[in-house]
Amino acid sequence: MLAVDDAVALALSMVAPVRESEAVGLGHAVGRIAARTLCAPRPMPFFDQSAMDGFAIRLGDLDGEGPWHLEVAGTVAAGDSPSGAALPAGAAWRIFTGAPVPRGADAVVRAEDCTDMGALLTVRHRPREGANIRPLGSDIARGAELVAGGTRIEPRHVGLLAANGHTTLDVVRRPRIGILSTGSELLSRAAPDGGRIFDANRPMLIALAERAGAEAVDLGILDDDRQETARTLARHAGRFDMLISSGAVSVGARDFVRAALLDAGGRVHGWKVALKPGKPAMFATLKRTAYLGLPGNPLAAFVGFELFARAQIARLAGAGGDGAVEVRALAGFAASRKTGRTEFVPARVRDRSPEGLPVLETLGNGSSGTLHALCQADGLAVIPAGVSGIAPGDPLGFRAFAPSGAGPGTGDAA
Ligand SMILES: Nc1nc2c(c(=O)[nH]1)N[C@H]1C(S)=C(S)[C@@H](COP(=O)(O)OP(=O)(O)OC[C@H]3O[C@@H](n4cnc5c(N)ncnc54)[C@H](O)[C@@H]3O)O[C@H]1N2
Ligand code: MOO
Repeated sequence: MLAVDDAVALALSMVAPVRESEAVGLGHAVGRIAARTLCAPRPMPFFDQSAMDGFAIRLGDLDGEGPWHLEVAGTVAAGDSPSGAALPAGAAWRIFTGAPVPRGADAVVRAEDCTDMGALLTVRHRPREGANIRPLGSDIARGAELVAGGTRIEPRHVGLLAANGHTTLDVVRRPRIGILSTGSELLSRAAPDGGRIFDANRPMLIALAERAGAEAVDLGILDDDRQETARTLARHAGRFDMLISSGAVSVGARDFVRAALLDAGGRVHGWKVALKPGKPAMFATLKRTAYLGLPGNPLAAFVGFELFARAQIARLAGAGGDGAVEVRALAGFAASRKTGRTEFVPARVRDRSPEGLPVLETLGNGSSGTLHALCQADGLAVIPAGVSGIAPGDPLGFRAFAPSGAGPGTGDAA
């Protein structure tokens, strides 16, 4: 059996970054991966800019001890041209936040720090040189890097790029992922009868793949038929960057995926991981398309996607990382377990330890056949393979779920 880390490395070795890119408008860029580095076409701010509402003055006009009286000779507002008239000697200009500082002025005094008598102004304290002025280029020099190639674009990047005059950007083509279910027991529409069940994995895996930034294509359900499975896999390979199936990867007489993949001319690079749930995961290639065979049990399919497919999609898309974050947490429970497999268990944050670490309680009955506990959970507790007993206060890993639309690193595709 492969150790989890080795299985992730193997899964990553099956995929190479997509080369094609496409230009998208900034409004459609969130969740996409920048295909190349974007630089500032001009310095920011574009001109010496006032940071406050007040008065632009020349420090050389403040002779001796204050207070000083200056004539208000003009007004400059945000949007006025920076190439306007110069500040006359002995005078001040009324200025608003964001306005270009008139030539000759070397400080802006805040309105609150002056007495404004309309045509005349009293300045009570001498400001320092450059006070309340954002000099041209002081935030970003011309040509400075704004967003590095490989960055997953978030709304904050959209704001920075828009502020610098970018309206479109080149992003990596979304990885195309074909998603299949296997199993003659699966129904996609009709009500369950006898031993048949609804297909949970295909809709879930499509949703996971889309949220990870892929273009997921629904390839339907395969019956438990080795020849038909081989024909279908051969037909789809080459048309996708990756195929993901669930079910039929275990050792049962009807678990045809491995045999069908070999019949179709594919290569199996690894099978079975020291992972609970998700042990029978299979890593393969078929006509240069990566193939990830996830187990049929829905919780095992979910965990397998999170560990392997998320990393593979990030690599295909040219992203720096898959956004998965594992933090330190503490057990809020006691348990004994069999060693040998790294375990991912749906868990809820019960409270916080005095140091601020999440204290976890696990949910569910340990079955990988249900998603119910997963949907009550705040994330997955991670129990290392070698741990045989857990006592309250023992360290655990925790992968919190990032809700769609909340927080960094959700990877939401716009
Ligand atoms: N003799 C052994 N049996 C099993 C082993 C083993 O090592 N030896 N491993 C178990 C583990 S662990 C898992 S996980 C499952 C995985 O088996 P398969 O990947 O071959 O999955 P199936 O047998 O096709 O299905 C398992 C289970 O999941 C249901 N299923 C399948 N697809 C879907 C779907 N799209 N939506 C909802 N539910 C689905 C299926 O009906 C089965 O109940 O094998 C154990 N057995
Ligand atoms: O992968 Mo299976 O679900 O470990 O139980």
